[in-house]
Amino acid sequence: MSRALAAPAPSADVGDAFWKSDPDALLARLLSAREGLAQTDADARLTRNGPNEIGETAPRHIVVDLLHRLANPLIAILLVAAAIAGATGDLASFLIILAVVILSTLLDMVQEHRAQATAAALKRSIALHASVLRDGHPTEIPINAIVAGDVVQLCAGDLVPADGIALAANGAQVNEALLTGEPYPVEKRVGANPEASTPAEATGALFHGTSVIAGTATMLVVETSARTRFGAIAQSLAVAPAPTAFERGIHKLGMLIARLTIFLVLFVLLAHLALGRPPLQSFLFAMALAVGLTPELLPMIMTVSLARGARRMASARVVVKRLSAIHDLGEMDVLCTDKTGTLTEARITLVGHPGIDGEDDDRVAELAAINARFETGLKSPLDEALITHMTGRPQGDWTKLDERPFDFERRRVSVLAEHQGERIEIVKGAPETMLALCRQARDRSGALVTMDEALRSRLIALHDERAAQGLRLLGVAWKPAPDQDRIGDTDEDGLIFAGYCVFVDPPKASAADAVARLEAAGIRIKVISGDAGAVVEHLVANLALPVEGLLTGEEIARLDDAALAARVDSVDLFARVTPDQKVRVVRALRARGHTVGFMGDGINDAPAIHAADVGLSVDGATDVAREAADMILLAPDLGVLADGVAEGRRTYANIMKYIRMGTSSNFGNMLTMALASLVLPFLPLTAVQVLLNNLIYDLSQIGIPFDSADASDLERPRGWDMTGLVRFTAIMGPLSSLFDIATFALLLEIFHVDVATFRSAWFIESMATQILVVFIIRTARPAWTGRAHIALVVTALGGLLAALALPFLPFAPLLDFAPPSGMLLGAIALLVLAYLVISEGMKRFALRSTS
Ligand SMILES: Nc1ncnc2c1ncn2[C@@H]1O[C@H](COP(=O)(O)OP(=O)(O)OP(=O)(O)O)[C@@H](O)[C@H]1O
Ligand SMILES: [Mg+2]
Repeated sequence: MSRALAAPAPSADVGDAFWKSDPDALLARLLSAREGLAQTDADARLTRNGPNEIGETAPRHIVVDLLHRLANPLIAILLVAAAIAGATGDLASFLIILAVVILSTLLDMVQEHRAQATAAALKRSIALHASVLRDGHPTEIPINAIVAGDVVQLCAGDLVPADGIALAANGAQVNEALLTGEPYPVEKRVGANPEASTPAEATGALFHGTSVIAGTATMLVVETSARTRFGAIAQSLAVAPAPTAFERGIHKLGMLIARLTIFLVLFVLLAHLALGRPPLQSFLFAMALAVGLTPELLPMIMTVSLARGARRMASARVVVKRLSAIHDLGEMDVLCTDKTGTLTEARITLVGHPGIDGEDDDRVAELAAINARFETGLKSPLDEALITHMTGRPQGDWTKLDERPFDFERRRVSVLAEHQGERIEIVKGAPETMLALCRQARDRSGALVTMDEALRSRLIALHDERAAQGLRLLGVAWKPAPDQDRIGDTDEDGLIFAGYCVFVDPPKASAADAVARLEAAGIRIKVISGDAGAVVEHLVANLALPVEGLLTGEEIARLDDAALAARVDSVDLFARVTPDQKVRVVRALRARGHTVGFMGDGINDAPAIHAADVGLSVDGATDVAREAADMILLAPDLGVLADGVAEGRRTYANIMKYIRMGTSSNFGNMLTMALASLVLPFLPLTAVQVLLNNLIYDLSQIGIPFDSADASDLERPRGWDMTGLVRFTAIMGPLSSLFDIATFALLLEIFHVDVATFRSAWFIESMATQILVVFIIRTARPAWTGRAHIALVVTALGGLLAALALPFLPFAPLLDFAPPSGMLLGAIALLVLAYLVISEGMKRFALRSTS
């Protein structure tokens, strides 16, 4: 076969406005066929043209990464300092500064690499798949294995995985908003568009990044990866997700610290110069201070904490796609969820098919099942229930002529079918819409009666009675269509009502418990469903969900955004809402200041999932929903989410621990240094000692992400709390300064030590207080009641030991250290102990949260 020979590289002449050519010409040009590619051919093309991926920026080359890190201003300062030290013959300083740079850079690189590897592995575990014809058979392959020439089968809910043209299409409606900005779905039809100059006009083409929201299509892939239209846009934008409230807080804090640092460093530098100290030493000291005052490990601690959080959440069966969503999850105080599959089993069975007299009528089920069987768009569990019901029963041999697929605005499906020369159109859908379309009804004898007001209200009463029992209903209608072979736009009018199909979807046994856990965690649950109000109300009553109020889609349509925002707080149930209204509800809640999660699985949920702070979906959901989500629950169970929330808050608590530690010890150090510069006749520490201090402190903190969190931290949503942080710093910072000053006094007034011993003693004191206080402030409860994670214990005590040992090591004189006496060490130990005891007492005020 010719296509096995040489496949062309996807080239501009094929890719440029490819929709101008007709399908057969493109098939020929791509050396493909309607039955798709041979597997061996596809493999060869994949090797030649690379995987179908966009924006998956290959990991930076290690050298590039290294250079990138060295360009960091802090590191640059250090390197300059090292150069100056080297040039002036201060070999010890030169080596130490270099060691600090290398060590902290390596630490960063290794940790971050591991974090990225975790994130990538998690993402791979939930990669999207597509159905592609290979060797003539439909095969599920990961989207990144798709090549030009592949024939892909698409149905409602799928993302279009590459650029191409339609070889077949049935009611295929595609949302191209991402590409064209056009919010309404466009219909795709087979055929070349020689006139079309933009993708928006190309009705025969399908584009990567758009989504099928109704119907089905078969697509010939013309372009993959970055060569797609979307790829071109995505690469030029390289969109990073918008920062979360937490990240914005961190950024603000960083700026604040940076400003304070510059101020302090200048102050210290000028003070020393004014006092006539050697300029070079003063400069190096000031530089070292700048380095010491920067929480340079913060980005690394954040990534590592988040990656670790993500890994633990994965074992709790929540896959995190966007790491920073973990913050949002911890902060989430409102969870919106759809109904089917989350609160119910989604194991739907048909339990009745009453005709207009309320008694079961087999013809109703038959009509509905024909409709369900021929429906090719979005197969809902309702359709499956109908088909299951009919298996083993005579169904007649019907042939399908046309279909008008389901969409969430019409809420119905129409099928045109023929049986022994009789053509009819069968429509099933949401009861109220169906009743509105019917002019007549069919009674048990087969006679047609007019749909008058009396009959209509009888039918509505019949519906309400079943819905109030929590049963879901679909209306079924039909009409003869003798000469039609297509369903036109107006053909759904003037139908004959046949009856209802009644389904049961039992509430999920585990849901009540999971919901209770989430409510206990301070998360308000709101149910947003496309189903009828009565059904939703019955379900939440069944689950004993503490919800109030009900707003229907019709009512929402009458409210403007402000009016909706005024209502959303007091309403927990939303019924018969359209996909757009789901988005409006989410936006309204966010406008009210809530951090909103949205959980759903359908095409109709995807926009709302996207609009929420935390978009949640489940593993079996449609592609668009999974793509829009930030996190995927591997089990469709809210209990899993409750575990995830706890994990998110724990991650948050640990990051806060590091930040609190950092800001308070930094602020304390600033105060001390400023003071010492003024009163001491010499530098309290040499530049090298400041850097060593900083390095050891950093190393001692690496264990924090592993630590556990207080139960009180997990109890309710927590967000970035600047006020709380400022208060903590304002209390704990000066406290540590106070003890620094006490140490100064002790050293100078009581022990009358020389400069080298002074520095050694102060080095040890400052290290011990900075490091050990983590055991006090890691918990708001009494420090001795909980146990820190072993990793934290090891790193912290390891750091302390290193600091203690330094002045006693043989090369100590090189670092300007001299070993302090036993007496002196004892006195320092007492001071440190006193500091820890007082910190323990003060933390009650410092850690009280304001939120
Ligand atoms: N296959 C179908 N054929 C006909 N009508 C359907 C079909 N699927 C859904 N409908 C109608 O559309 C309505 C909305 O769809 P659906 O219940 O899936 O929305 P939803 O918002 O996802 O609801 P849920 O909260 O239960 O997940 C249904 O209540 C039903 O009346
Ligand atoms: Mg749904």
